Amino acid sequence: MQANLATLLATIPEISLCSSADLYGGEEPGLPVLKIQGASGSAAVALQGAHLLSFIPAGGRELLWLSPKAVFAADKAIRGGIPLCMPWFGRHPEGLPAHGFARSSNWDVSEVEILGNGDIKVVLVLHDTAATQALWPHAFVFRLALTVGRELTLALSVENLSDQPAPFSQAFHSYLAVPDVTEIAISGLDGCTYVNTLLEGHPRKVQEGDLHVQSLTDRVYLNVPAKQVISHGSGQTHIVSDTHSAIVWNPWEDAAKLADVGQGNYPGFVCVERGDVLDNALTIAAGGVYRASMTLSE
Ligand SMILES: O=P(O)(O)OC[C@H]1O[C@H](O)[C@H](O)[C@@H](O)[C@@H]1O
Repeated sequence: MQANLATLLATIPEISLCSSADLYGGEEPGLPVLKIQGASGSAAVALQGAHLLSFIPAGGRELLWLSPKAVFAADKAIRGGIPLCMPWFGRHPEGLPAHGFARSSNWDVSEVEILGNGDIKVVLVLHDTAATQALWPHAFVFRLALTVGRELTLALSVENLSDQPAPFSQAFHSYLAVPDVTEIAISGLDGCTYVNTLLEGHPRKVQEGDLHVQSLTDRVYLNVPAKQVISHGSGQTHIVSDTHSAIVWNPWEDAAKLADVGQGNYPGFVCVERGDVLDNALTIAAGGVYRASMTLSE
């Protein structure tokens, strides 16, 4: 773990360093997790992956789903919360790890701050190493600024420090807690073209009205509006992002094949992931910067 972390955290009692084993069980020593307890909201973020595990607005409910079967192990993506998929989303054409390496890499904390309104800001950074260069041959700085208050905001910047253009796609892979996925309605996708990645040839269709998830679902919506709302028995979850894609995923009965989801657990969540993928993927120019943000609220 980074050398100066204890000194940095000593300035802000609202942030404490815990182990995933203390918070969520599983084998010791687990993974390091920052617990953030602010006046307007609380959150937990694993340093591996800069991975949000929990967000609860003050007086509100948990907005994120963390799998009861989640495994907290080095180099393994954690199931639930908000993994960061980048610098590529999904399967890699050359068989490199799905969803890139950001979610399984160890990030450093570079800043912690209490803002004027009491919200708590934490900035995490990841730099290239020989291992990342072997997967994505670019010098880079990934920077994720988290702001925890009544809303949760993730502000991402990806700086390509190399002298070559860098192909790039990414998603904030949010697992949203819902009482029963079969009873939700997702608005903010009406009229958008989506790619059904479950069907041969990945056919495209246009969404009509709200989306209701009633079976195994894996779709990439392109050029979506800024806001989606997931309405469910416990209220609503609002997502706002300046990215251009939205991926909607629920493994349904296939959850039985995913040991860290577990049979029978799929009704408790829906993934509505904002990012820039497929047609919305891009190239970051040599020396260029990609910026994206997403806000979750009740
Ligand atoms: O199991 P993972 O690598 O975390 O991926 C989990 C899921 O992520 C996204 O939602 C993709 O659209 C799905 O195709 C994939 O199954």
